[in-house]
Amino acid sequence: DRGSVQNSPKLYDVEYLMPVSLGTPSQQLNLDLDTGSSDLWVFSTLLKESMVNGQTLYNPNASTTSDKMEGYTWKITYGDQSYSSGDVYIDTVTIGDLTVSTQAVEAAKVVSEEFTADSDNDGLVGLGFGIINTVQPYKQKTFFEKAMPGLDSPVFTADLKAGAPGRYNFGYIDDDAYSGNITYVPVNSTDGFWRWVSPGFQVGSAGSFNSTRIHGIADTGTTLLLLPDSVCDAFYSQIASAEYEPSQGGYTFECGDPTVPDFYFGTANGQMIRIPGSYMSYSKTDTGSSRCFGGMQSDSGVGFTIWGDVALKAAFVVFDQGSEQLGWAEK
Ligand SMILES: O=C(Cc1ccccc1)Nn1cnc2ccccc21
Repeated sequence: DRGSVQNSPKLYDVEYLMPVSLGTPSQQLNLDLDTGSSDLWVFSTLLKESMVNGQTLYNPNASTTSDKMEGYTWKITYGDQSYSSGDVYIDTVTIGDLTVSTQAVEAAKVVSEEFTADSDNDGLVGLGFGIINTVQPYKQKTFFEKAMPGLDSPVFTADLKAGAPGRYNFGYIDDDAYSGNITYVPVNSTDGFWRWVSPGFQVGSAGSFNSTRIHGIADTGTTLLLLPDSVCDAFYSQIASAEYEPSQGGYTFECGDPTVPDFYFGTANGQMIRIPGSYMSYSKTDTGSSRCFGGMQSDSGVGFTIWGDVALKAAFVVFDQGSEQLGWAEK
């Protein structure tokens, strides 16, 4: 079996949403595929109206195939301190023609203001490892873990694009979606993330390669590229107008600055993925400002590097849960 679904970026590529069908008759919601967490949760009719702001709500009572898991609850807090919680139903879930008939659907009863404010986002499909699923008293498998046994190959791929729709594929690798070879690196799933080690980085096409092991996670649910301070300093020192602005919460530079270099990160066997300098102009710092907030920021508040959408949209990425490895290719 296999599946394929288009993903669509929101403004500034802050997140990528995909259509997902839940229940019978099907209810279509737009969800954020998130390899940095492992709960599938949705805005639902269980929420107070004050927490809803245009989102489409999953109504378990309108689904003939939903079963309430009595006594089961969930509560998740993300790295940016946003959170949600609620009850658990078993129902059928379809993503891109791939159906899981007994998926744990976590129906929100409470969501934090960040989620309420994000009116296009109806919830998340966590595709980290199930070990960090938050359902109590017994954690639940992710959509991919439930689908995996029936797939042609135990992989899913992420093809995120800058300012354009991309695609998530399940169960196969589309050889027309990338160029050159896919280079694989080992993954450590102990803490539930797609955690891997990059051998180093290079700033600019004429720069030298800095051999320094960078421990981090591949996370489609994080917008930016969060890297060690030493790497950020090496990058922003090459941009004439760059400054670290505590008031803005990070590095900024003049949006049109022509000195913004490309950034390369190593994967394995000498392969490097090139992130175009244009991806580093994340967003204007304030309305009417000429300064841009950098797409690369410090990971010092996190404790490990996060290869978020700014990095992932420069590559074709294979999440191979069968052999716990990540595949990287240019495109
Ligand atoms: O929370 C983060 C980024 C982050 C910020 C600070 C420290 C550690 C990590 N990403 N993320 C990953 N999945 C998410 C889902 C919702 C909100 C944010 C999400």
